[in-house]
Amino acid sequence: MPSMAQGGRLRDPTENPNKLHDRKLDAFSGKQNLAQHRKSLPIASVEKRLMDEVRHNDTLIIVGETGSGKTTQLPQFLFNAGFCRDGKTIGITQPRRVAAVTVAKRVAEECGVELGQRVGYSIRFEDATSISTRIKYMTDGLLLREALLDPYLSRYSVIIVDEAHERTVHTDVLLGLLKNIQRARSKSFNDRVNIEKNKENNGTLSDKDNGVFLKQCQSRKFPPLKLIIMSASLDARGFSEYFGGARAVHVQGRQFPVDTFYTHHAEPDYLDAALITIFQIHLEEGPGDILVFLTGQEEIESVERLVKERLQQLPEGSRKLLTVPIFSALPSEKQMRAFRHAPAGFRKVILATNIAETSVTIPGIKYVIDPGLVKARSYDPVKGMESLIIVPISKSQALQRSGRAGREGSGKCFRLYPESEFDKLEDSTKPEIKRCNLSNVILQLKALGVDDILGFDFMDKPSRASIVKSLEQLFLLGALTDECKLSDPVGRQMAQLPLDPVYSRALILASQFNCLEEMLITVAMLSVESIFYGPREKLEEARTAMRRFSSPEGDHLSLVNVYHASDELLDKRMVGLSKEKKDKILSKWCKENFINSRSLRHARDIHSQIRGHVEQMGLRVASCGDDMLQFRRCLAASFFLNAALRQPEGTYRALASGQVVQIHPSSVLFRAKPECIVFNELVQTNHKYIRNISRIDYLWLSELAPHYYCTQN
Ligand SMILES: Nc1ncnc2c1ncn2[C@@H]1O[C@H](COP(=O)(O)OP(=O)(O)OP(=O)(O)O)[C@@H](O)[C@H]1O
Repeated sequence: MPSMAQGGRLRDPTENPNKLHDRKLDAFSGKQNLAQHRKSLPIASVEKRLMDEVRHNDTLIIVGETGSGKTTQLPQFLFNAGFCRDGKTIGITQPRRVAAVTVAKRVAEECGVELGQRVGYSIRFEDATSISTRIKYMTDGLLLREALLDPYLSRYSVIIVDEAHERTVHTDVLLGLLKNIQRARSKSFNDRVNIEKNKENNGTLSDKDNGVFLKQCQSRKFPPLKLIIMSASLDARGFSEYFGGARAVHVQGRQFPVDTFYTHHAEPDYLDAALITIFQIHLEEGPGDILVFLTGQEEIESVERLVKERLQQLPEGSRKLLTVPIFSALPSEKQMRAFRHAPAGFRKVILATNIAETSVTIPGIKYVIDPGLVKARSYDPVKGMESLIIVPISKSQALQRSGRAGREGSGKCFRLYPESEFDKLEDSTKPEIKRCNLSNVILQLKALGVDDILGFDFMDKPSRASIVKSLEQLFLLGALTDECKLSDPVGRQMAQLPLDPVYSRALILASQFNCLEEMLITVAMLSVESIFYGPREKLEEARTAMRRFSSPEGDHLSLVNVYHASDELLDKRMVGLSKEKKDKILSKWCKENFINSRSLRHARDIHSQIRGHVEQMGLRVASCGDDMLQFRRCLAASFFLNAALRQPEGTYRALASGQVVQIHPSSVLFRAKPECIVFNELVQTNHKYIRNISRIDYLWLSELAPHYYCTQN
């Protein structure tokens, strides 16, 4: 991409005027190139037709190939067609934060405006918008939160639900909610029209005057809400039926071709196959960066290490390969590294989870490697247990992945499985709402005033069993009253916190147990992927390092110890040092202690954000000091639904679900095996492992959660 105009940059008085002239020319040709690029996109040729469709249909479904220009261009078309008159905004939702941020940046650049002015984005904990923002990209979860404050979403004239095929739980809830809002706004609009008509003209207008009158009303305060559902790979018929026969249009044509290759046979070790493919491309193919889809942080970090090791075995001249990881637990500024160009002469290999699967354009990507797997949520409503499992992707995900190549030129996609396997994949991904714990969603719906959850108009209804189980869980956590209404203040406070209800409840309880400091740290540390890291070749060293922080009481306290140790380091040794210097010292300390510095930094970031939330809510932030008994009692009171008892043969029985589980070897309690524990996570591999565990006293359960344990166990 050519370099862009540097809006608002001050001129250096010592600068050679010829250089300045050159820069202006660069900026000018950059703008021209962008304008040309926009015109060349397949969607550009149907702008007028699309705008007519939007004017004539309150709900429209748009299907167009990946890279055809839907996400970046449609909002600009709508803006130019006058949909932001009277200060209204066009909202575009994305399932992922990284897409909302990068697309907003791109569109601001295309419009020649500063990000945060006419074009902006808003994601959890980060807002780059202002009162002048008219095109706003955001996550679907964030729009749901906005509806809590503005139930009619009255500032929006159009809402585009992008990448609807992903069917995230937030997208699905949003679809149902938007349907209701659209109906309410149309009704309110019609009522207003009638009232005004009667007021001004005694209800008598000629057809022509009536048309003019309607137009006037439309541009007034409360126009009906236009809804656009968009994707490259969605089941248009299903969506159309859900929206009462809404019109669907197809945008033909893709920008550049992508050749797809399959393996001859199934690969027994997909990580090894990915590694071989990376080096084959690097050594045999022409210029262009590589994007590899992996299933999670641990996998990404292990492939990153292996790539670096293998590079050392290559002749010096072939070593110019740069690995860049991107996954959701990585802080935003680190994620953005993937979007920067590689240094001259280097090839970039991006190791990504499905965070880079839809919407994003990563500059330079010409090759995609797709092992065909994803880590997905799975939920057992009978046992009330959620777990993460690695499963094959759907055809629509495979299409999205290959669509990440071919955005700036032709591309190649290497699927690490035979074509016959592709044919067997499901067409589309099973909606997340059918495979996750619904307590978070139900809490939000209740806060939005939707009381009849079983009767809510979901596009795909979750099973009755899973709704009932989640309602029961919320009731047990104190968020719902006996009448199944949101409780006040607990339920309301829980709905305000952008966390899983169990964690929100833990924070509220901790303020009563005088250990909110410790619980804030725990929740932040549990919100990132593993803090400790143990490479296979240095496992013993890593275990010794971990012992420095481990507490005999369990993993929660060990995590608090790590956090406090990092606090001490930052407080004592770093007064007056620059941010870079501090970062270096922290990284060195993490390396020496086998702590994942990325995860720790991210946890520190989350900690300060949720601390802000609880302070705003007026919760008392106090520390229990050395009184760890208090903190452990609070853990028992918070996580009582995940309590387990040791069995004679050393396994555990989860009290709520009756499942037999084992302590994960990474837990500090792996050997100690206390009699009674609470845990936070169930990981399903060939065993059912539990992680993040603390020792508790069995008697605390009936004392601290009598509503559950005095009646059930
Ligand atoms: N950040 C960026 N840097 C460079 N080029 C970009 C960027 N964002 C978009 N583009 C260009 O604009 C084209 C259209 O992108 P856009 O995201 O609008 O397509 P789309 O139809 O929404 O694709 P998808 O269905 O994959 O989300 C891309 O193919 C690419 O050429």
